[in-house]
Amino acid sequence: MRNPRAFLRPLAVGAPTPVADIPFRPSRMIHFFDPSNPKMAAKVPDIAKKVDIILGNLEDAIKIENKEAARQGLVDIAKATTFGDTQLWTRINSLDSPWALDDLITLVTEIGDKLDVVMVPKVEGAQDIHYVDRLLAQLEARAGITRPILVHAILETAEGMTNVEEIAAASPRMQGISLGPADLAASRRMKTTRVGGGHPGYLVRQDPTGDDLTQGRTTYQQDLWHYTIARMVDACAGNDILPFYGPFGDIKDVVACEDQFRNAFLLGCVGAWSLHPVQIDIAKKVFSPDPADVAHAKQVVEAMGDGSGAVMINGKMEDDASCKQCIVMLDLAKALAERDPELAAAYDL
Ligand SMILES: CC(C)(COP(=O)(O)OP(=O)(O)OC[C@H]1O[C@@H](n2cnc3c(N)ncnc32)[C@H](O)[C@@H]1OP(=O)(O)O)[C@@H](O)C(=O)NCCC(=O)NCCSC(=O)C[C@H](O)C(=O)O
Ligand SMILES: [Mg+2]
Repeated sequence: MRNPRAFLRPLAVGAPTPVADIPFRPSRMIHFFDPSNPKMAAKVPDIAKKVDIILGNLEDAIKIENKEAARQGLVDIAKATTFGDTQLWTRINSLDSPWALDDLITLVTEIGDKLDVVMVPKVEGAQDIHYVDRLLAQLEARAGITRPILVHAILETAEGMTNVEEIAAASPRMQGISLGPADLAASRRMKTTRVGGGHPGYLVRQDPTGDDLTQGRTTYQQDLWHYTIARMVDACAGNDILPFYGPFGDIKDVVACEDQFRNAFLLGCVGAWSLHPVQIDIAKKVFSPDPADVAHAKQVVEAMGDGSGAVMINGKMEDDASCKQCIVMLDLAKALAERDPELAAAYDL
């Protein structure tokens, strides 16, 4: 680990100074597209207006023969598109692949001034972040980039999970972490075949009421991802960076997608990945606080004055701790309202 005084120094002569705080920008959905797919690429200028983050994916889901076309496609799209307030991210290939080095060299050199965040897959520990950190600094210095590119890790191996706290703290560039449930399931040797979401076999069963063990026993499906998301949220919140749920692969099941996203939102995630246009509005709905919750939060904060003591509102006790939760809700609502006029009207802030 670097000493605390060195932590905020550039890692290469001429590289921009690292940021001390990760800015909170609306991040309800990270919309994935394949830059080598002409149909998807053609939709980027329109989709970029509707999403908080648009991500050119270079890793899994891109065929090997298209890896270089995807990298070049992202360069071309980034140069030709004005993204406004929408963040532009990329997911590079994994660090042990034949493409990762050229992904970073090409993207930082060609479009480093437009790239907000580099998502790094299959991060195993702080050493992976340190490698990317130094390389980015060298490339930024050479390209004359004045704003540091941030780094986002995907949590998708058992080893990465074990080291999640050190990953979150590894660099001032660390912007956040996403759960990669499909790779993580494989790495853990979970016996599932899905990309995120629940499983009907993971359940608890009501106790028997008589001698017949097969009758009258309701089963309750459990959340396979609860422990993982909660641990990731703690690692992120403990380091002032942002946690995200990852992909939900059953594109047609918009109902279960909304449930999975909402579980993540309630546990502290700021957003999720959208893999298909149909998932964009689901993420927007779920990761924008409900106007009724915002109205309640406003009422509590106003009633609590300096935030200390206890008051009764609608029959419920509110105190310093519930007031702090309400401030979290209000801060998010205010940040989203600045970007979204419909939400600004709904929240009446
Ligand atoms: C999932 C898909 C393969 C589905 O594609 P398709 O069969 O073409 O769907 P549709 O026919 O319904 O598409 C309708 C039109 O919309 C365009 N489209 C589809 N997806 C996108 C998109 N993401 N962005 C922009 N435009 C999109 C189609 O081209 C159609 O256009 P048109 O014909 O002109 O009407 C596909 O959606 C897809 O490939 N999505 C991205 C998948 C992806 O990125 N996967 C990687 C992330 S998940 C992962 O890596 C796992 C994770 O790491 C882990 O370990 O858990
Ligand atoms: Mg993966």
